[in-house]
Amino acid sequence: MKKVEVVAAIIKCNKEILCVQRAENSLEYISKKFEFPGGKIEKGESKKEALQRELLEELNITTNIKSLFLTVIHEYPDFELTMHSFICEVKTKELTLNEHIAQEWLTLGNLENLDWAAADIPIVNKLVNNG
Ligand SMILES: Nc1nc2c([nH]c(=O)n2[C@H]2C[C@H](O)[C@@H](COP(=O)(O)OP(=O)(O)OP(=O)(O)O)O2)c(=O)[nH]1
Repeated sequence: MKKVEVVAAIIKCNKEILCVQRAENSLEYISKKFEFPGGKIEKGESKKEALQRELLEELNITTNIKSLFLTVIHEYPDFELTMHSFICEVKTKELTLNEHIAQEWLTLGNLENLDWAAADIPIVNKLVNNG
């Protein structure tokens, strides 16, 4: 099966976490799902370099990348996803949505209310359970 490796940012501003909604897609299982911003690692990039590049492209922001939070391996019907999630911090909520169709800043208690991409559920669960 095809393998895809991505990095994703759990961006905190005070006690809130940024959740962004993907655009419509022909793969229904990721279409319009909520996710953590990020994307594929390009050749020659470190994970953190890839994450900073993706956050600039998608949101026009630079974050303070703190630490690796969780690596998830998830089998979608068409590919196997490996996703490395990092805790990041920003001082303001200012951003531009260049690719996503909506944003939510949620506290831990409200994270589970969104319709997340399946691969994100272990990350959401760990956040909710361990902060
Ligand atoms: N960035 C990101 N991708 C996720 C998450 N959850 C999840 O299932 N994915 C999947 C959706 C996509 O199939 C893949 C990442 O693709 P992408 O479209 O964000 O990456 P990209 O910008 O580098 O892609 P491309 O269209 O430029 O090829 O991982 C998540 O929380 N963040």
